[in-house]
Amino acid sequence: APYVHNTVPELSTRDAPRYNASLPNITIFATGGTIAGSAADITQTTGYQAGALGVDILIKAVPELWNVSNVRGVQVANLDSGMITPSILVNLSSQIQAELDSPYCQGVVVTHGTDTLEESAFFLDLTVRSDKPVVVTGAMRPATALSADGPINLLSAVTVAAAPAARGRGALVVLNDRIASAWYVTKTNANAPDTFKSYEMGYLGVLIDIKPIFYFPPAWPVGKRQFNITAATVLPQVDVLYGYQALNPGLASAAVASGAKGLVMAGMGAGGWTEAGRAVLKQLAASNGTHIVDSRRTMDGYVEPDSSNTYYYAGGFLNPQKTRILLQLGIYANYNATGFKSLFEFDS
Ligand SMILES: NC(=O)C[C@H](N)C(=O)O
Repeated sequence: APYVHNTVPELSTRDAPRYNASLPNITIFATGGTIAGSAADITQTTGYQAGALGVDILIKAVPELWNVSNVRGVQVANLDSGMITPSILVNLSSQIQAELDSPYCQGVVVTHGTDTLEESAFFLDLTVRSDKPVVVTGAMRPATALSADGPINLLSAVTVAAAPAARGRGALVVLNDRIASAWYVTKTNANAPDTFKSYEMGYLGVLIDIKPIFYFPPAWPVGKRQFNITAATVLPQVDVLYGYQALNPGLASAAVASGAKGLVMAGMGAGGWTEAGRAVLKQLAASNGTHIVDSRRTMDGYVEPDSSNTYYYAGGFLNPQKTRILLQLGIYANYNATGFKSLFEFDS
């Protein structure tokens, strides 16, 4: 019989007439974004409404999904990805965990807005404990556009989630015929369909005729930890501050005064900050116990911890938005100084 998970609220169920017992069961968790976006005109690729269409419509638009899997859709949210909150992420992660713990589900796909897709994918990479694939996808053109990329990205993502070769690789990001690790991938262009890149580390694989081909056997990024968030509802507030000439040192204190338990510095070059700014950070760390992690405003590169400063850590190869997620989880897990040091020292 078609598998129906009875603990997860669902809008559509694996379709009985199309159910094929020889194919894997894949569950699609929909959160919104441009992949579910709708515009008045087929030429419109900006200014449309993200998160307008439900998961049933996304599934109906791609009947080929049934050639590779038995799909089931779960609507988790229907938002522009800038509106995704820690509580939505925690809820998404626990629903995915429950689904993958079931022997009847072989993999999951998450549809998501691309603006913050890398943050949610990274969060799932750090919190979902399973060998089964978690594949995050989205689109750069709304569903109503000429040459919309959503349908092919959805079919690609479901095909990857159904592939035994995709197991044991952590969360994956699949768009534009490329398979990337959630750990390193980032959105590089505000408009172009080929926006997701992992420059230095490269992609894990490619899709040819919508068939996944991996370049390497499964591997975990150096330094990857996992967190148990089953008891969490919200996560600590962590803010990101941007570095620039003559930056305003007071923004750090303002963030802490409004509730930030941690700060990520999108620093100049390999984590540079101004002297006046550093003095404020040192003070916040000493008097408030604020957790401070250096990252970078450049697109790529490594930020090394400064061994003369014991009050802060560095984000290594992680960009500021991913460093923020990791710091939130470290603070949530009550890491002590030694714990944070090992969390942010990626080379050991
Ligand atoms: N391409 C997209 O999905 C952008 C949209 N603003 C979002 O992130 O939800």
